[in-house]
Amino acid sequence: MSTATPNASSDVLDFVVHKANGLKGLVDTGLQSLPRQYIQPPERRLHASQVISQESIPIIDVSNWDDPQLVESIFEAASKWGFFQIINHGIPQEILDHLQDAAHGFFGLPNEERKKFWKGKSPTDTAFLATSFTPLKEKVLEWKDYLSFRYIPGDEKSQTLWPSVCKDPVLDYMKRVEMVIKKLLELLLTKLNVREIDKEKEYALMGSLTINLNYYPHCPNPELVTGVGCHSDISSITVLLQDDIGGLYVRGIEEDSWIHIPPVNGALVINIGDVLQIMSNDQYKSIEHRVVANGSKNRVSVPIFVNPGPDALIGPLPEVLETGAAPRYKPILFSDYFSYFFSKGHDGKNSINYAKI
Ligand SMILES: CC(C)(COP(=O)(O)OP(=O)(O)OC[C@H]1O[C@@H](n2cnc3c(N)ncnc32)[C@H](O)[C@@H]1OP(=O)(O)O)[C@@H](O)C(=O)NCCC(=O)NCCSC(=O)/C=C/c1ccc(O)cc1
Ligand SMILES: O=C(O)CCC(=O)C(=O)O
Ligand SMILES: [Fe+2]
Repeated sequence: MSTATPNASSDVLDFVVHKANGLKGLVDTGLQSLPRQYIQPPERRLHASQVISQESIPIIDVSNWDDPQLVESIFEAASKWGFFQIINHGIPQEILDHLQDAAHGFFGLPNEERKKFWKGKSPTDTAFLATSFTPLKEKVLEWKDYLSFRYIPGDEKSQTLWPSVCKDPVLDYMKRVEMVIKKLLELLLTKLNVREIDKEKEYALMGSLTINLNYYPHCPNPELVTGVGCHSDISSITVLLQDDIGGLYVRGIEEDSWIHIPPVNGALVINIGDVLQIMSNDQYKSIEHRVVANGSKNRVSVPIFVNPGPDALIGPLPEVLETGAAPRYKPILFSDYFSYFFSKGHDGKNSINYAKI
């Protein structure tokens, strides 16, 4: 039998976070109205008038990685929008479908099974279940739970205690997507005058890979909450698989405008993170994005945060500064930047100021 339903609104944080029930556990109590902990102030809600439907981010066919036009398309998209979708990347649809099924499978487990993996109690340090973003520091909670994996290629031992309902689909996907990540980084770095990604650069670009299974339960009042608040990712790049529900918005060029990223079957959404904006000295843009909750459906998405290793020193690349451009960022240790990002709630594009000169 699961834990009792929270009856006073002050019990919500205790029920969701400390008692490890997560948002899914709360929704499963048969929630009729929204607890105040989830109600965003009006300025943090997305209003229909802010959404621009004439604009869209590029969809890029990557079936031929050697096509000279491809590097140009990716360069343009990463410089202008910071976001693009890729199609014909070679990862079979079946692998993507199994991954999404695995996310639904895990969050469909009985509460007692799920909570064994709760952050701080999980039997493995490479997989944990969590909620919102920084629930003990945020003013208002985000309408989201997630299961996070640290993926260490080839290290099967670290994966033995992963939840059996999603272990194989996650590993099958990671094995296939690694090549796509490398190709994308190669092309992005080529246009920054980097001829070869040596071991040091590889560590700074992709020394640590995190894959999250995000779960956004249906919400009784979706317009009052946020699935994920406005933020830019701190990664070098993020590779995101979304399902067919929609709800991901990216900041547009015009003042306070937002553009929907429509689900495209089989596509992966790629976005530039702060680390690549810093390394490229602002050539590439790490653009803010947010997720809106859904009134009737449970949405899943699967981001891979391609992060530097913790000891990597991140700053504008020497190859970028060869032209005589002044560096706009000082070198920072990635682990310091990571801790700073997680020391507060999502706050738009403010994190990158931490590294600005
Ligand atoms: C160094 C951190 C960031 C902070 O440490 P701390 O300040 O000492 O706080 P604690 O982590 O010890 O948390 C205090 C308590 O709150 C709990 N807690 C604390 N966050 C939670 C929680 N999200 N749920 C559920 N209980 C929690 C935590 O379990 C603990 O509970 P307890 O031991 O019972 O007191 C630490 O939490 C940490 O390493 N977190 C890892 C975060 C992580 O790897 N996330 C996976 C993604 S990594 C990434 O690259 C990008 C992420 C990202 C993600 C979302 C985006 O939109 C964009 C980007
Ligand atoms: O769920 C999504 O579509 C995006 C999630 C996201 O931005 C993140 O986890 O950083
Ligand atoms: Fe994000």
